[in-house]
Amino acid sequence: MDINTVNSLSYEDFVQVFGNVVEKCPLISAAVWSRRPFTGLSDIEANIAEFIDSLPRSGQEGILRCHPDLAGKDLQSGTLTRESNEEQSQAGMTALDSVEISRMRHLNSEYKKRFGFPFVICARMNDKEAILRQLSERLTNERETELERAIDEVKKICRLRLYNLVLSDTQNKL
Ligand SMILES: NC(=O)N[C@H]1NC(=O)NC1=O
Repeated sequence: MDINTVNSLSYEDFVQVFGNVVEKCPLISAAVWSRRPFTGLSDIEANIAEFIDSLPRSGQEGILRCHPDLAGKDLQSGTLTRESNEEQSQAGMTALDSVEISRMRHLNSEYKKRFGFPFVICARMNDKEAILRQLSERLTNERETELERAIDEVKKICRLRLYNLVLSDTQNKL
């Protein structure tokens, strides 16, 4: 899909294609559509980042709360979004042994208790050891630092999803 095709999409089609680049937050792509014409993929990415940065803290926390836990209930019950399922599988979340699963569950729950939102990390840029290590390290952060860190991870996930979509749609032809 080239950028001219993207720029010619109706908002319905744009949201259909890009609605999950930020997990379960189609409102973001719906808002960013009005910033067309985009000069390229990195321009879409920059507009999404700018929109996220312009939100109040409560909105940024809301974005984080739309993310499923890593190796959590949704993975177990098969109710993850397609993107999240691929990312979690790629990071080895489907291949944890029982000790690793309990450690992940325990740390996820401690993290949520401390911050009031789930631990978010760009799974495709990490493996299971790195995820567990960062989860326990980030648990000790101050709330403000951690919110910023988690939002940075959302932007990394978004970037990879955008690139993935545009590359795979070259074959699918919109
Ligand atoms: N909680 C969390 O980090 N979830 C995710 N990370 C990622 O790359 N995909 C996800 O679903």
